Amino acid sequence: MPTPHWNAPVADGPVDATVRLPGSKSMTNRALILAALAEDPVRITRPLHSRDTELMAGALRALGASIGEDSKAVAGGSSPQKDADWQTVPQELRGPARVDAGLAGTVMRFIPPVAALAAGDVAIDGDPYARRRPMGPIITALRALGVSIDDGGRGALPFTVHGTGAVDGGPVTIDASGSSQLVSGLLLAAPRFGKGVEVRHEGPPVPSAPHLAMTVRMLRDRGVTVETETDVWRVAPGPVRGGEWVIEPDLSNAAQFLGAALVTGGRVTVPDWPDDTTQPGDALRDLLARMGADVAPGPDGLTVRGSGGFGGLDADLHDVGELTPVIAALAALADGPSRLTGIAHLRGHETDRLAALVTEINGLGGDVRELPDGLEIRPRPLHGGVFRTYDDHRMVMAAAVLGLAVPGVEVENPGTVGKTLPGFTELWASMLASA
Ligand SMILES: O=C(O)C1=C[C@@H](OP(=O)(O)O)[C@@H](O)[C@H](O)C1
Ligand SMILES: C=C(OP(=O)(O)O)C(=O)O
Repeated sequence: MPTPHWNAPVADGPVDATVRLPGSKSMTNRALILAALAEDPVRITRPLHSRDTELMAGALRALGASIGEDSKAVAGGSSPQKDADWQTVPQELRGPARVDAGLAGTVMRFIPPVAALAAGDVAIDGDPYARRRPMGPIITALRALGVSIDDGGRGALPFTVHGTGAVDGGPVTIDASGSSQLVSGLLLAAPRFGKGVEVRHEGPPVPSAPHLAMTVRMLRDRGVTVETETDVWRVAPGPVRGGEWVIEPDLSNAAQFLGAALVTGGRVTVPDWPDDTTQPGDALRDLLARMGADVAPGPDGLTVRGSGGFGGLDADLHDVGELTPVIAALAALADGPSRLTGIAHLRGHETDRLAALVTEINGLGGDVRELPDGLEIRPRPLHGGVFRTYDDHRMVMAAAVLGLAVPGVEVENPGTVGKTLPGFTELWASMLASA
């Protein structure tokens, strides 16, 4: 259900704020999958509660997983986000079931291999645009691993996995150039396949290397043997241990807040920034420094300071594509031109992000040009207007950044930001109250 437009607030002066962020979507959804496959109970501490993670929990519950909420963990009531822990106990997976993947890449790519481990039919569908996101390679790969899938010949959602309760597994070749999640999905369920899996990628480079590293690290953390070499991942069959996951703050969702320090010449600190992380958002330290920010890790978290003006950026964002919308918004406000490359795969994200960013930033008077694999951005004075968001949470975040400096940015359907950050507009307002 679309929400009324949101007038993105202009910053009255330099922000000076500490912004505590909810948990990582990518870690939460991996932890939920591994919890559903674990041989022991699991507690997921400080998970993200958002549309994508609630859809993942819902999908696993539909398959028989027992996922409870520990409401004792809800802290103080001061946070606009829900922050209950999740607890699971081992359960047999079973169909028949219907799964709504929404627009969540993690749900549509991580659930089908798990569905194949459930006895019974599992029908999977999602939002209208979900039917256009790349799924063909994982359908083909699962079939090669012995899974029966009826996709009506579409190679896309919706489709039905005819689960038998067991998957042979073994070697498989896949073209994962469209999304790293096609590989992560196979790896996460593979400890429960009879022969595990050996996934070999063949095709143009796989994006999002940090997310693949996250998959490997989280599997190993649960006692699963994983070997990797260039474009090859091997997961041995074996038990998935239970225990506790403590979810890190979502560093990709830090982008717009840290960016606000740059735009307003202020200071933003994000507490609990991990020292050692596989999250792609950690690249913000380097990217924002290259645009002229002063970036300082410290005991209070990561602090970014801006000095007023800031420069453009020439960067290959292939590994950290999900940062693009906010980086593009910053680039549109910078003192010099930017070139963002390596991100052709963003055409298969929540929307065609390259087209969406060109259309919407140019609609405010900007000068953004689409490249075969990215964007060229030449800053120009911008004016207000309606900024469409295409059911893409990161388009809301990008619009908020533009609105800091441009009066009259009216964001269409801001509620779509709840895909990964419900309560965003409240958090944004409290950061701006410090200006
Ligand atoms: O595995 C994950 O959690 C993700 C992988 C990336 O997908 P792509 O490789 O499709 O870009 C990223 O953009 C997405 O937001 C989350
Ligand atoms: C690409 C993204 O999401 P998804 O997990 O749906 O692919 C994203 O969050 O930027």
